[in-house]
Amino acid sequence: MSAPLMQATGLTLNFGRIRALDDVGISIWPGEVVAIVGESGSGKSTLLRVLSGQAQADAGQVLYDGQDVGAMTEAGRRRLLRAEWGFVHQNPRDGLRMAVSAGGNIGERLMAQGNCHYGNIRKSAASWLQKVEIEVDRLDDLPRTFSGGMQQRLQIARTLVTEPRLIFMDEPTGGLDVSVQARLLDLIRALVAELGLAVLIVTHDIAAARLLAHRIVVMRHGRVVEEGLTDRVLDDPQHPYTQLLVTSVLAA
Ligand SMILES: Nc1ncnc2c1ncn2[C@@H]1O[C@H](COP(=O)(O)OP(=O)(O)OP(=O)(O)O)[C@@H](O)[C@H]1O
Repeated sequence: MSAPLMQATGLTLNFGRIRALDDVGISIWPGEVVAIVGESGSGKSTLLRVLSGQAQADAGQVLYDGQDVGAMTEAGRRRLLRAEWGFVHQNPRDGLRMAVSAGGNIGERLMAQGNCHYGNIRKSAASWLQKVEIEVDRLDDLPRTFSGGMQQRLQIARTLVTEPRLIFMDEPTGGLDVSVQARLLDLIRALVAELGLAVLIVTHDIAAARLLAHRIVVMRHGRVVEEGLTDRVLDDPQHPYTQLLVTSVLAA
């Protein structure tokens, strides 16, 4: 593969006096998992929002498949979000429709893509529930009757059912019990490998980054301070901030 799937350069975004992004460059290749790590307030979520077209940078450019996302029409960006990209939010409520059944949550993404055969949509929804380890007899239940971990797995099913090429994940295991987190990480790892997805994942959790990511990007104060292959960054960190991040995790 000769070109990145997504490539951003010079991204800068200010919120009043706060410089949330400061000349950030990042790229992701097809099938690659890239983790964005860094302390709270370092700009990780803002970067994800800008890359996925949910926020506009003051300066810089995002190219997706060679196309300038900033220069696209609103309809073009919506098409990308519907057909090529997926977004998994930290809080499943932000990614699910809570008043719609589990099967409906999965099925409506297929319908938005033009699928209209009810039987096939229901079959796909059932098969995706199984993939994310939710009993198929919960197909007609509302997400609010699910546990936090189940809601997150349902959000993942809803996101992946349309087979997007690039998934943005913002702290997908945040707010869950440690044992639930471990199971969810395993599930994400298996699905990502099976489907060959490109994933940009924001996480506080260095262990999660080690488990999932091919490459790590370390952010601090809105800047990328270090990036490289996961084992290299975690086993031989070069920047003093990454060294601190890695040693504080080891000491915890
Ligand atoms: N809508 C907004 N209005 C004003 N300031 C904002 C807004 N969104 C983010 N910021 C500020 O931009 C900076 C980066 O925030 P961001 O949420 O991207 O950090 P983060 O690394 O994702 O943090 P966390 O890990 O706590 O979610 C912070 O100083 C934050 O207060």
